[in-house]
Amino acid sequence: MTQGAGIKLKGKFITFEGIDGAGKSTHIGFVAEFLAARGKTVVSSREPGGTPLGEKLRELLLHEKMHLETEALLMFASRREHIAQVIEPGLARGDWVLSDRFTDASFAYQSGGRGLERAKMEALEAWVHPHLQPDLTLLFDVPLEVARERLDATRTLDKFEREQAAFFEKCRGEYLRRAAQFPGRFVVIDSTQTIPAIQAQLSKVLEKLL
Ligand SMILES: Nc1ncnc2c1ncn2[C@@H]1O[C@H](COP(=O)(O)OP(=O)(O)O)[C@@H](O)[C@H]1O
Ligand SMILES: Cc1cn([C@H]2C[C@H](O)[C@@H](COP(=O)(O)OP(=O)(O)O)O2)c(=O)[nH]c1=O
Repeated sequence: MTQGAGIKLKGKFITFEGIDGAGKSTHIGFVAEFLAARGKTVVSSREPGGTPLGEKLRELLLHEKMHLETEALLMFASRREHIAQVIEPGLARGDWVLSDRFTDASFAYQSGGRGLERAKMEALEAWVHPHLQPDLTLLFDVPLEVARERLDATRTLDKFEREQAAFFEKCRGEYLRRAAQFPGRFVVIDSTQTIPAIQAQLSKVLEKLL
């Protein structure tokens, strides 16, 4: 169960992960509606971002070149604020907090993709949220050619989305490694399925958590 430092957090924390174009954003709305229809109060948020300061950090992170360690630290700075202002207060009230990305994304992108030592990431995680982990992490998994086709069809690419295929292979590999390491909280969704098929799978997963 999700625990704060000494306080019981009554709500549930669900994170959405996957390489860019895997379909996370598409499914967050569905999950929010599914839970609201069952009487839950839902807070939907995202990282980097989710707070006024976090959104300013997001702008920098997505558009400015910076040292890899600066990037990792700013991701966690945004996260620290997000936990303090949105995630823990929401969970303490008994809300269901949905976050489009959380710490698994830092492992996938800054460690897997860019090569920052995993031990540094683990140190940041232990510092910033020693007592908080998602109750459920939905990993939307697709081969990167599929993700790329979906992105190219829809939007102008940011700093991360302009990376080369090898970068996303490494991110995807790190996500799958994390899923194997923490099978209790991860559910891997094959995102090459149709949107309705994915929604049917999500409904079953969520029913178990209610
Ligand atoms: N299962 C799917 N099948 C076909 N297209 C999809 C599927 N999931 C998402 N898409 C489309 O792919 C694009 C990227 O999806 P999005 O949810 O924005 O990805 P992410 O948030 O993971 O970057 C969108 O245009 C979306 O409509
Ligand atoms: C939370 C997080 C995101 N990111 C990256 C992944 C994404 O490319 C980018 C923004 O994430 P996201 O909001 O998923 O972008 P979009 O809505 O455009 O799909 O930030 C990291 O590199 N590390 C992190 O810790």
